[in-house]
Amino acid sequence: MVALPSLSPPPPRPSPSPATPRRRPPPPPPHATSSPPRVRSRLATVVSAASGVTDGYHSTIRSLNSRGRHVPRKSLGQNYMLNSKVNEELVAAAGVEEGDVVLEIGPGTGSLTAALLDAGATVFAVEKDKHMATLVNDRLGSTEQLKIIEEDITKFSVRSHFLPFLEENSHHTRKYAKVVSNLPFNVSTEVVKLLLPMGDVFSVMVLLLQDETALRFADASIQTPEYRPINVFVNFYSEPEYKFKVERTNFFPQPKVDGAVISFKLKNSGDYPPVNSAFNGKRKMLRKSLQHLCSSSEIEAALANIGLPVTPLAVLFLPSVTAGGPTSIQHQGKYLPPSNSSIPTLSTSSSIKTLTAATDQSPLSPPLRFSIRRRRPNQSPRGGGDLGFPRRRLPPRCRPLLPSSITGGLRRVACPKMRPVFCGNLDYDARQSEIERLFSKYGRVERVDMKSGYHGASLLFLVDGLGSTFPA
Ligand SMILES: C[S@@+](CC[C@H](N)C(=O)[O-])C[C@H]1O[C@@H](n2cnc3c(N)ncnc32)[C@H](O)[C@@H]1O
Repeated sequence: MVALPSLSPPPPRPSPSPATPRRRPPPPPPHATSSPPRVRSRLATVVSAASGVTDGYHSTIRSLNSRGRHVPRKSLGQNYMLNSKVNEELVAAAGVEEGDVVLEIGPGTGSLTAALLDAGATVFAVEKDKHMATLVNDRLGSTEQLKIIEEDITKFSVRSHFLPFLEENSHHTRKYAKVVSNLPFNVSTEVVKLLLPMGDVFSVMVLLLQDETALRFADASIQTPEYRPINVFVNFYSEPEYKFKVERTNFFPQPKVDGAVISFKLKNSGDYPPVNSAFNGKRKMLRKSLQHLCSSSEIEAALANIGLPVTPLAVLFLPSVTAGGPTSIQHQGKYLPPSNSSIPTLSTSSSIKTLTAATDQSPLSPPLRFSIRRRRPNQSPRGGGDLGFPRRRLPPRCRPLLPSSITGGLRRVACPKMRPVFCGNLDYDARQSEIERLFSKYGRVERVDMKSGYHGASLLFLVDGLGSTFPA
């Protein structure tokens, strides 16, 4: 916590006093850096035309002191922007212009709010801290151009509270709003998850985040361990772009890390990758499921082009039961098989395909359980079958139920032991019930555990069953 100096009248630099021993010295001239091109801007104390107030270290302190020595709260990520130039660059990055409607998260002292109002926007500001909501209200006033509400953005219902405001202020024309915010670092991911799927409300979202987070959202490569479920999510719903770095000296109190501005151009639902479409007809050939996008021959050609078959199940998105990563990966909108050719890329889909066919043809009793074991990365195949999984000795009570001519090289066995099935590379918003339904045709699904953050997969599901299907 930082004890704030009293600044009446404001000294050029706050001098230390015994009453405020932990006070930080005023920051050196802060800089915003941009790459590329690398832009360095000096701290500019800019007079806001809308408010007639200045933004900078002293005015920030003054504003805070006006609320009874309000102390910035770390838990609320209260690191205020001292550099009006950065605020202007945020506004410019979002292309805010006269008549735009902007959702601002955490207006704080109102420095960014003032820049948005200057650009001619109508601002809807959501502030969790009641002191800061009152402060920004006192400073800029609740006018027709500005609405401030005291609310936690993570609990805020955009559709019921912001949409009516947007409709009213865009005079009932079909206009998209923008999101611009110097966001508290600790809610960045939650805000991204909340707002990115709203391509029908917002056209662009420009956020000042922790530099590391901005890089992770925008620059993570599918080939690296940094590629996480959140990247699948971000790229599904938007086109992210890292704009520029903002050095920590631009904030008060100074955080331990640098910030960066990132913009997300939100996609409309029509532009989402066809993951849901592929799942709509899980048992149909992909050329059928995706036929509303383009002709069957084009789909077949596209799949052949990237080396994938036209399977009935979504091999592109569904199970990845491989030695060390997803069976298929997305790269620049294309789904590619993994580069490591020793991984049996199509093994899982072929198994499922075969099983699907067998289940369709034969009423099986007792119910069969479905399971595929993932080979550990350092485990040799031990002469495993064509699926690349290790051969295993069947427990004595297990018995083959179907000849391999029907199962196509897979033996179905009734086995009392529970076995896990690992599936990766799933649609980000795939639901537990969908997985259960999908696998229920192979028997009773005992449990589905949804995991996240699994290396190389978007989500990991664990399905327990009572029986197994083994490579022959
Ligand atoms: C990093 S400060 C930015 C303040 C101001 N926009 C600026 O640029 O100086 C973050 C602001 O968000 C507010 N805040 C923190 N958590 C919030 C939440 N969950 N919902 C809404 N506002 C929040 C804080 O109170 C603080 O005012």
